[in-house]
Amino acid sequence: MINYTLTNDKFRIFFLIHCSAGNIHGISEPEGIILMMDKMASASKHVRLHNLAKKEDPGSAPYGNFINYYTFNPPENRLSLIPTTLLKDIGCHPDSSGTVLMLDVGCNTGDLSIALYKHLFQEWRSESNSSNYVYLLGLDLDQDLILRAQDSNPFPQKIQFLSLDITQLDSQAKLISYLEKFGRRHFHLCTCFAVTMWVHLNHGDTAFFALLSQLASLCEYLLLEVQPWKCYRSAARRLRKLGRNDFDHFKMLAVRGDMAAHAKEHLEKWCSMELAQSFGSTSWDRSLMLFKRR
Ligand SMILES: C[S@@+](CC[C@H](N)C(=O)[O-])C[C@H]1O[C@@H](n2cnc3c(N)ncnc32)[C@H](O)[C@@H]1O
Repeated sequence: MINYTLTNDKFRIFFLIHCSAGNIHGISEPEGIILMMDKMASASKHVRLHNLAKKEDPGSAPYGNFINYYTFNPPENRLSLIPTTLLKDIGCHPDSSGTVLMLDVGCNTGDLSIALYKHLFQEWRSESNSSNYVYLLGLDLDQDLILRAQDSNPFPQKIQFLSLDITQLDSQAKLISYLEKFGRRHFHLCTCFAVTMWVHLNHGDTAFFALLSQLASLCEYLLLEVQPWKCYRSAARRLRKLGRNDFDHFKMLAVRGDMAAHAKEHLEKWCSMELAQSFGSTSWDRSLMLFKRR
């Protein structure tokens, strides 16, 4: 009996090999072990490639609805750039502003939404005995991701996850009816991390700008992470490698190049918003911009 431990960068696999001379395809012990190890290494590689394909294959996640998104882009990558004082900085004080409402568009399995909620709430609540609270609504078009977000939601009284496609006509009405329950017309803060490219690739230039206009109409402050143009090219390249057609709109997109600049220009020119602060760029070279209603 031989105990082998194979290690790779992500996980460890413990193999217990029961091996005795002649019981592996009639091969002598050392050869049998080598054969088994080859098979196991190849199986492990296959599992990794399969997982990688699922994670990075835009064919299986054509809307960026990756099932393991947070294993390759953990919340910390964005949180480290966002000040914990953000809610106070945008004028939401627990003693004066009442209930605070946040919206996270394209929340995937909710990991970043929940981490952001904790990141901001603790500081917001410090030094106050007020009974006011922060509520967060996360939405995503992928129902399976939303079910997972709901299952692992640690604050179901305060955080809600909803399956909703933001590009659909009825989405605005649904969000307004959520706001009305709190007697409000706007969310205090709307976040939209790494979603614009997927809407743009799947629905075109008009939808890219419509998304920005819609977000602006829903909130007082908008925290936006726009994917740069090089991400579009990689997403399209990966799709082609799989032998599939390009995204419906990729080749026809007239809006290309500096995507953060396009978003900023649209929000400032057409949506009565202005850039309030830039929080810098993530390790994936994506800038985090905070816009404010003028
Ligand atoms: C790359 S993930 C980003 C997840 C999360 N915002 C983050 O940055 O950690 C993009 C997410 O946007 C969602 N999404 C794409 N298009 C959407 C739409 N039209 N309406 C709602 N969600 C959408 C996808 O399902 C996916 O979960």
